[in-house]
Amino acid sequence: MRMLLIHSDYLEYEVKDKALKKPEEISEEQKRDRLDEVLAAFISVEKVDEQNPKEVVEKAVKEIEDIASQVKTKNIFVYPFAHLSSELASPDVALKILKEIEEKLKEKGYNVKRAPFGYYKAFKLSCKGHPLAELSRTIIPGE
Ligand SMILES: Nc1ncnc2c1ncn2[C@@H]1O[C@H](COS(=O)(=O)NC(=O)[C@@H](N)CO)[C@@H](O)[C@H]1O
Repeated sequence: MRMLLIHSDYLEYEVKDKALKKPEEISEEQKRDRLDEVLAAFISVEKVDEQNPKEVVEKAVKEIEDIASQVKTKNIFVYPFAHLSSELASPDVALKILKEIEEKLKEKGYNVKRAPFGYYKAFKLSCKGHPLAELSRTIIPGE
């Protein structure tokens, strides 16, 4: 798994077209959304993650929690992003992992939104620009 984490004044998106034949089913409300004072987590789920999804979810949640506490926010945007890796997991596995990351963070008391999976989306992001505002993490099961 590859994650790009951007501490932002806000992140907002608007769904455009389908990027997969069968994207995630979404409600009208999910077609656009916004979160302020947010840690945006752009996540590419990789083929290697299919070896142990549970471990990858746990490690990703831990990394996100760690950074969220450093930048002092409880607002997290989980954003599916297929452009951080050339070895992507299948859409089914990727969506399952992203949903589990969302659920685990919610269970831990974070205010979490997740951008729709399988769509082209317009988005606006306002990176805060402080030294911890742009971070990346790589998670490999078994390591
Ligand atoms: N492994 C993955 N990790 C994260 N997001 C993914 C993954 N696979 C698919 N997606 C989601 O599905 C969308 C399209 O994925 S994609 O791999 O880019 N595929 C395409 O763009 C297809 N149009 C051609 O393959 C991505 O924008 C993302 O929302």
